[in-house]
Amino acid sequence: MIPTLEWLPTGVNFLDQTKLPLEETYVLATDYKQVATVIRDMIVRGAPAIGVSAAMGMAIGIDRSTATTLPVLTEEVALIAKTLAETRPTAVNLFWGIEEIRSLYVELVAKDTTIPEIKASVVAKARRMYDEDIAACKQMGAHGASLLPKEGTVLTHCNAGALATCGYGSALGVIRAAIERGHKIDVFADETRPFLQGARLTAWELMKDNIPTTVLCDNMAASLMRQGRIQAVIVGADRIAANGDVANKIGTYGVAILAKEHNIPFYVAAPWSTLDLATAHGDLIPIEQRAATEVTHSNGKQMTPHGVAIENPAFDVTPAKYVTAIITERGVLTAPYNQSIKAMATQTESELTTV
Ligand SMILES: CSC[C@H]1O[C@H](OP(=O)(O)O)[C@H](O)[C@@H]1O
Repeated sequence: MIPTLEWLPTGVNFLDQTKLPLEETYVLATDYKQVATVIRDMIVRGAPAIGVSAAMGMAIGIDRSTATTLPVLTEEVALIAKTLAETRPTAVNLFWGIEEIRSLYVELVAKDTTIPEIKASVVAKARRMYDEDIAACKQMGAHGASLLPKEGTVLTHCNAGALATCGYGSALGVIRAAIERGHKIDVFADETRPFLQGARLTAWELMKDNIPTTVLCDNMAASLMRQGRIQAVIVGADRIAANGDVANKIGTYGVAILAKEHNIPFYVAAPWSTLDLATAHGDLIPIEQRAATEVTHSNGKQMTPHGVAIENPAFDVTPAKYVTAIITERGVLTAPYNQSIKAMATQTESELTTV
C-alpha cells in the first residue's frame, strides 16, 4: 500500500487523494502553510491522517524556522498552530496533533533546550506519531476483528482506511484484521457523495488488497438491509463526544438508523485521539460546511441549475444509542459510553489490553 503521507528531508509528501483513483500523484509540502493547504483542500483527509499531518505541519514549521532566539520562535509556534487549527473544524485529531507538538515545545523551552535540540525533538515526535498511528490501527483491528461476521457482507461509509490514517486503517483496518484471521468478508462501500470517499478511495484501496468490494449509491443501503444482504456496518469517526455521540461523514447518521431498524450491528472504529472528553455531547461538535461546488459540480462539470440553493455539511452526528460498540486501540467500548469512556480514559498503559 503506498503511503498516505511521508516525512522526507525535503518536506512532507502527501498522496493527492483528490486525484485518486485515476491518478496516483504526490504533493510535497515544504513549509507549514503548504501543509495547512493540503489539509484544507483534502489532499490528505481522514481524522487520524489529519492529526499526524498537523503534527508534521507543526514540526516542519519549527524545523524550518530561522528564529535565533526562543521568544521569536515561540511567537512563530503560536502562528503555526493557529494556521493549522483554522484548516478544518470537526476532526478533533487535528487539534490533538497540534497540541502534541506544541506541548512538547513548551516543555523543552522550560528546560532551556537549545533551538537545534528543540527542532530535532519535535521532528522525532511527529515521526513517532506516524508509526504510533499505524500501530493503533493494527490494535483496533485486533480488538475488533472478532466482532465482524465469520462470513458475510459489511457495509462501510466514506473512507476510514489506510488513506484516512497513516496506514492499515481504522474501520477498514478491522475488516483487514478479520480477513487476516480467516473471516470471509465482502464489503459494500457507500459512494459517499459529494466527495466520493467511498467510490474513489475505499474501493481503490480495498481492490489493491484484493478484498471483494461493491460500490453502492448512497440511497441503496436500506433495501439491501431489508433483503438481509448486510450483516454489519463499520465506520470511522472524526470526533467522539464524552457520551459516545459520534461525528462522522455526512450520511453516517442515516446508515446508523437503518442498521438499528434492521437489527444490524453498527460499529465505530477510531483511535483514542478521536475521543473528545471535553465535549459533553454531539450537539456541541462543530460541523464543517464545505463549498457548494463540491455538490454542484462533478469532474468540473456543472450538474445543478445556476443559482439553486445548496447544503454541504461535511459531517453529521450519530447519537450513542445507535452505536453497538466503539473499537479503539485501547479496547472496545460499549454502552453506557459516558461510563465506559471515562473508565478507559483513566486506565494506565499497563491496565490496557493489548492483543
Ligand atoms: C478514519 S476516520 C476517517 C473519517 O474522516 C472522513 O472525513 P474526511 O474525508 O472529510 O476527512 C470521514 O468522516 C471518515 O469516516
